[in-house]
Amino acid sequence: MGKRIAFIGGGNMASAIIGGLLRQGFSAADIDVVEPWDEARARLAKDFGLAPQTEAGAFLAGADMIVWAVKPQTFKDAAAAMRAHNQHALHLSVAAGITSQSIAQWLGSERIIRTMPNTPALIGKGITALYGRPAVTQADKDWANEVIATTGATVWLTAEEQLDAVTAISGSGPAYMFYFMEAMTEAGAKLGLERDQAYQLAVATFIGAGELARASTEPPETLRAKVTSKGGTTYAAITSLDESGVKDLFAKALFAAHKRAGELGAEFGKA
Ligand SMILES: NC(=O)C1=CN([C@@H]2O[C@H](COP(=O)(O)OP(=O)(O)OC[C@H]3O[C@@H](n4cnc5c(N)ncnc54)[C@H](OP(=O)(O)O)[C@@H]3O)[C@@H](O)[C@H]2O)C=CC1
Ligand SMILES: O=C(O)[C@@H]1CCC=N1
Repeated sequence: MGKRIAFIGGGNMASAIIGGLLRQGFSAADIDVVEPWDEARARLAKDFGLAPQTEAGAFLAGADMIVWAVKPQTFKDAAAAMRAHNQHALHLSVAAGITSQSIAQWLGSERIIRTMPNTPALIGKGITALYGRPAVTQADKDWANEVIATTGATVWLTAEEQLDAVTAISGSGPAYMFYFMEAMTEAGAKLGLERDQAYQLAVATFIGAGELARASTEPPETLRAKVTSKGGTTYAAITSLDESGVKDLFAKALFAAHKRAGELGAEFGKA
C-alpha cells in the first residue's frame, strides 16, 4: 500500500485491524498509534513491534489515513486533540453510533468513511460494513476496503443509518453467539457432561452450523427443518423455544442494540 496509517485508540478494534495489516505484509514502521493507557501501549509494542504514543502530536502529519478506534464517549475530545496535526488524511471510523456529520464537524473534513466491524476481525474472520460520505472518492473507498479486507469480509452500504442496524446484527453479534455458547455449556454440564466437553461441543456446533449455512443455497428455515425429525428431540427443543417466545425476545434484544446505537450518536455526537 506504501502509505502511513495512524490509529487513534489502540484497543480491541485497532489491534484487530493492525493485526490484519501486518499479516498482509504492511510494515509496522508505517503505523502510528495514539493510546493513553500504559498496558495497551505495552501490548501493542509486544504483539506488533509498534511504538505507540500517549497523545496526539506532530508525528500525525505524516498519516495518509487516520483510523478512529476510540469509544464513542471519547471521540469528540480525541478529535479535538488531533485536528491541528493533520488536515489531509482519509478518516475511517469504527465507532458505534457516531455519525459522519458529527465527525466532519469535529475534524473539519468531509473525507470520512464510517465502518462497523466485529471482533472475529482479530483472526481475519470478521465482517465489516462500510459507508462513505458523498465527498469520498472511489479511490478512497478502494483503499479503505483494502485495509479492512485484511480483517475479513466487507459490505458497502448506501445509507448511513443502516450502520446502526449492522451494529445490532453483526457488530454486537459475536456477543450473542458467545451468550448461546455459555447457555449450551451450562446446560450440558447440568446434563452430566464435563464442562470443557460441553463447551467444545457448543463451539464446534456453532462453527459447523455457520459453515453449513455459508456453503448451502438453502435458507436457514430449511436447514433447521433438516435437523428436526418428526416427534424427535429437536422438535421438542424448538417447540419449547417457540412456547417461550424466544424468537421475539431475541429480536427485542437486537432492537435494543439498534436503539442504543442511535442514543450513542445523539448523546456523544454533539457539536
Ligand atoms: N469491541 C467491539 O466488538 C467493537 C467495537 N467497535 C467500536 O470500536 C471502538 C473501539 O472499541 P474497542 O476497541 O472495543 O475499545 P477499547 O476500549 O478496547 O479501545 C479504545 C482505546 O482507546 C483509548 N482512548 C481513550 N481516549 C483516547 C484518546 N483521546 N486518544 C486515543 N486513545 C484513547 C482507550 O483508553 P482508555 O481505556 O484508557 O480510555 C482504549 O484503550 C468503539 O467506538 C466501538 O464502538 C465497533 C465494532 C465492534
Ligand atoms: O458494544 C458496543 O457498543 C460495541 C459496538 C459493537 C460491538 N461493541
